[in-house]
Amino acid sequence: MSENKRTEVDQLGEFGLIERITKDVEINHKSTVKGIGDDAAVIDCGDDYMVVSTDMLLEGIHFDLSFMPLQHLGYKAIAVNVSDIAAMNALPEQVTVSIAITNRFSVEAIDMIYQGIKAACKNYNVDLVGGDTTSSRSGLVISVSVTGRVAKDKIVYRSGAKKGDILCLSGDIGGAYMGLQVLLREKKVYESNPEMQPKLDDYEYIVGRQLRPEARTDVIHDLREIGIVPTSMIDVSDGVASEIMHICKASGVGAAIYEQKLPVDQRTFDACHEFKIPSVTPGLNGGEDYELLFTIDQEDFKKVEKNPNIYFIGYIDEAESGARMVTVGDQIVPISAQGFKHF
Ligand SMILES: Nc1ncnc2c1ncn2[C@@H]1O[C@H](COP(=O)(O)OP(=O)(O)OP(=O)(O)O)[C@@H](O)[C@H]1O
Ligand SMILES: Cc1ncc(C[n+]2csc(CCOP(=O)(O)O)c2C)c(N)n1
Ligand SMILES: [Mg+2]
Repeated sequence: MSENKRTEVDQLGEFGLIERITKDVEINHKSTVKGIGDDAAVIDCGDDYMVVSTDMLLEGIHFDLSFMPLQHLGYKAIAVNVSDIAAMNALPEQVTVSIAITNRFSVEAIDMIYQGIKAACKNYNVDLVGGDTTSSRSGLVISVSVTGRVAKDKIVYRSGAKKGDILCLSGDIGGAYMGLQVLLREKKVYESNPEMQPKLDDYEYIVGRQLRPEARTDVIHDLREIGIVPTSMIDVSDGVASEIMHICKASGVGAAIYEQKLPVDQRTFDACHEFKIPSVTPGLNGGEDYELLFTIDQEDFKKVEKNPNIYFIGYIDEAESGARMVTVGDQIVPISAQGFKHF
């Protein structure tokens, strides 16, 4: 009977599936300090920890070549990987890049992707040290693995948040999602009438947030300079709601965020207005902002209080309280993770 059982992947969802396939994975090496479950794995390499992560970008799922310039695609593939390294409070060192290409691509097109990859490697000071090249029957795939390094006493996990900590964000959220909405709308307009040229000039900021995100390694440098080690950290790939829930689950805590304190740029806000989307939605559920969401001890607050680049959005409390948002109208609503649904 059970041999015939068929469970659809969407019954488990992305995180349920990861949990299922990884639950009986054994760790056999002393050097494996942290395996599955964080933004990167942590490996003891002597004096420091090495962190390792991998992320792939697939045509049709993560990008649409009708509006994603190839250089930007190459840049984004590196940036999203470096972002996971930053989320461990580490700085990146090496990447490998694997590509699967269809016969649609010319050598010149692949050159353009690599221009972006190389620009990102230069910007984040990472060495491209290997990869793999293969053909694909259905769309372009770019898969990147990245390593980074951090002093052992500076490693930050999703699991270190504790009651009383302050929840911080490194930048504004929701822009990447609204940029995508604009790009999808302009694509539709173009498809229905190719005479119409896409109007993107007024949306430069949000479209840039979608097409050319940056990993916040600058924040990691700043935190080191100020002398702060966050108690927990994660990068915002899936939306703040989903990431807060990861921190709460991994740390065994609850959290409250204030709607009013969520940093939404005016240009994102304007696009929300135009699309008739509540401005809180893209930030909480949109994703791809690649900002860092982290918690700091209250003791450290005075060191960052006046830092204009860090937004204080809420606090951590006990697990029983769950993750919730205090709305502008002072209502308390539970946070549910409606991040990007792969399945
Ligand atoms: N197929 C898999 N096999 C083994 N481990 C996996 C697999 N997929 C994901 N993981 C691990 O599960 C954890 C959560 O993965 P997830 O992709 O959600 O994190 P992330 O890389 O921070 O997110 P994103 O992909 O949005 O950047 C990570 O530790 C990741 O290495
Ligand atoms: C064409 C197109 N369609 C949809 C999206 C949105 N999108 C894709 S993956 C993802 C979350 C992170 O995924 P992962 O967890 O795999 O890193 C989001 C928000 C996009 N950028 N382009
Ligand atoms: Mg991550």
